[in-house]
Amino acid sequence: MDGNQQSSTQEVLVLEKQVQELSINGDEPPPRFIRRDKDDVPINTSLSSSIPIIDLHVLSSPSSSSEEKDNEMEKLKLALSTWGFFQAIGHNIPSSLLDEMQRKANDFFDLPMEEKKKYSINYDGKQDYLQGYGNDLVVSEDQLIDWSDRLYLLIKPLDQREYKHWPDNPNGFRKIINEYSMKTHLVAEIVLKYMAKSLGLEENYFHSAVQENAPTFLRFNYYPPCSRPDLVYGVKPHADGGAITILLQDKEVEGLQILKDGNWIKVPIVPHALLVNVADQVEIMSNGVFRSVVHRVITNTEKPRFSLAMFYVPEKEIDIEPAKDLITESKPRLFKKMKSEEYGELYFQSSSRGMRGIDNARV
Ligand SMILES: O=C(O)CCC(=O)C(=O)O
Ligand SMILES: [Fe+2]
Repeated sequence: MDGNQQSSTQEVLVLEKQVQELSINGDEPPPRFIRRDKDDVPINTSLSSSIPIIDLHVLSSPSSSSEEKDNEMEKLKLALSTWGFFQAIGHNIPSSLLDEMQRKANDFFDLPMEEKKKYSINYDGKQDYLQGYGNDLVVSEDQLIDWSDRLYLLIKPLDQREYKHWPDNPNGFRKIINEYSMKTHLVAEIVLKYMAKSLGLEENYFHSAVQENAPTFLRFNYYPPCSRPDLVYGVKPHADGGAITILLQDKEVEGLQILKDGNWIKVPIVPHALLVNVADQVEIMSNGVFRSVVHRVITNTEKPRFSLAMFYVPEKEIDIEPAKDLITESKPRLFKKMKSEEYGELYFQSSSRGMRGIDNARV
């Protein structure tokens, strides 16, 4: 589950081992990790460099001219309506903080297993969102499991944080998670504001994803090397279920691919950029103008890969439906209206049956 990690209504199965333990002596991946799809979609390497880069500083700085802003906003709209993804630069988060975040996360995953397990998820079904150290969320015996270990944390609402799952080893890890979360929150606010403006909507139109009680969910993904990367997924093909996602990619190791026009496109590493993508609920609210695009992660034989996804989800009680101004005679309403929480449930139920939630939200 991605961006809507509800576990309350679903029984969760616990795996005996972390993927990191399976990866140690280079054995073949166990059957539960083996891909069963045909995977006949080609990988297109020439388009990678076309993934748009948007300068958030141009959008938000008082010193940019209105022409510069309008140009950047057009680029943003085009990026999100054709790719669903962009690389954000000029985001104002110091490179040193991003580097430190990656270093600390790697230090955490390098700790001895007994130490990491102090922060294990309690799979007791009592919490709405997974929190703690664990695996892919496993809900059935025949589910394909991702080749990754994870640390899940709920960042917002503040009163639902469970600090017992926030590692304080390595030293300063908690503090930096907090700092990074506050800074990416500001990035999310800017991005959502200019996304709305670029569509001619009121600038707060997507604001429900960053307001006080809106869930923000963080996930560290750690992909151990795999002896047979052709047989497994680091993350199986999926689209995110919230409003938007902000991703910090590994500085050195690629792995993310996005589906565009029938090809998998490798996402390149742009040093110190943040990768932003549209998730399903914004696709619904934009009546399909902005696209929540399917993506996946492929592992490799040699190097572990790290990523940090921050999922911004609209507040539970908000109605999610296409903006009235984006429904026209030539572009009729594409999606039903439902509460964000209901969409979360639909997303979860659909994903666990191998379907996309958004396809079950169409009128
Ligand atoms: O690791 C990545 O690059 C992407 C991870 C992802 O898609 C997710 O966590 O939803
Ligand atoms: Fe994702």
